[in-house]
Amino acid sequence: MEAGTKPKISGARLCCCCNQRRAALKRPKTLEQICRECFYEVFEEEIHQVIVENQLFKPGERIAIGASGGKDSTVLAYVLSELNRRHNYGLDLFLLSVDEGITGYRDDSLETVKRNELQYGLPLKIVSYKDLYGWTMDEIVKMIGLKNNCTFCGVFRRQALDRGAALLKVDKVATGHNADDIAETVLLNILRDWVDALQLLLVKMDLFLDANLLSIYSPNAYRGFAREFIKDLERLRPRAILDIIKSGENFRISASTKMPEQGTCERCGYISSQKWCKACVLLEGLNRGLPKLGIGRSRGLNSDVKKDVKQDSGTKSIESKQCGSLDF
Ligand SMILES: Nc1ncnc2c1ncn2[C@@H]1O[C@H](COP(=O)(O)OP(=O)(O)OP(=O)(O)O)[C@@H](O)[C@H]1O
Repeated sequence: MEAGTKPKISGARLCCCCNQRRAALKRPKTLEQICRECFYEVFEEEIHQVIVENQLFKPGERIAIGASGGKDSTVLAYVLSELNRRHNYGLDLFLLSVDEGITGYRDDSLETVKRNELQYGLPLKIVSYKDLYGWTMDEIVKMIGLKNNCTFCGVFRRQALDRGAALLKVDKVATGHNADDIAETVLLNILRDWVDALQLLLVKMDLFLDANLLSIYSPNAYRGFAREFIKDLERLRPRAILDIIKSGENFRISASTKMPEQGTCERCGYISSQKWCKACVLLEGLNRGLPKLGIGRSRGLNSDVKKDVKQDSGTKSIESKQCGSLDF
């Protein structure tokens, strides 16, 4: 046997931790072959270490777990409630679900969350787009079609989690974003800058820019591309995803870059770096039958609102309209 190679049981490699059971997987992070039982143990212990080293929680804090019923947030709910109990973190944990109103999709996954509520003994709060914004995703898609609907869904979900958190009076929201999600986001940010630079170059060259030509670079087309790309990279090199995340952590913002400042939306009072938050701009578009309002990058978004509202002078003033039927 070669030096450093693990023994095998009838052809299969042994777990590098217990040296007894068959290895069930190779960890991309360490390239170690590990059995199922040891993986659970190591995985939970590593999460505990990250929580402790980064002082993520303080005793007595109220934490909402963004629970979609999918694999990542279900694992998150299980691990957090388990570690909270095992290590006496002293946290008050809640499940927080957003019902986007997608028939045949979210209604099914919410059933999983309701079961988790009982299994893990965590109180569940469900907030819905219908209650918050007056629209379900099914209704939005009926109005705007399939293109761009992910923008509405993503922006509304992000804010719905904030609104649910305010209702539950929690200190923090924990989500199940995984390494793939973070690596995609790092790549997306790089790609967006390239496309901006490309647009600038084309404009300088006095070429006609066809909106359809660039529409393949819409945020969701980007994400799909980034997802496929990192999965291809991972096949060639299992550590690729972690390396992309590491390189993202090493980015430095130049001192001269003007960063957006976090403030509150003048209309709904939730987080925004502009006068109006993106959710209010999108909602205004929907309510006025101008669903393209606010689609695209946020630069100049609020001036678009004013321009479109002026053109639409026959309707009610913006301030007089409510942001959904719930008032927080
Ligand atoms: N409808 C929702 N209600 C509450 N939280 C959500 C919802 N959708 C997404 N989240 C939170 O955002 C995280 C990332 O969402 P994403 O859409 O990437 O889901 P995902 O990768 O399919 O994860 P999951 O497997 O948990 O569904 C989820 O793990 C969850 O914590």
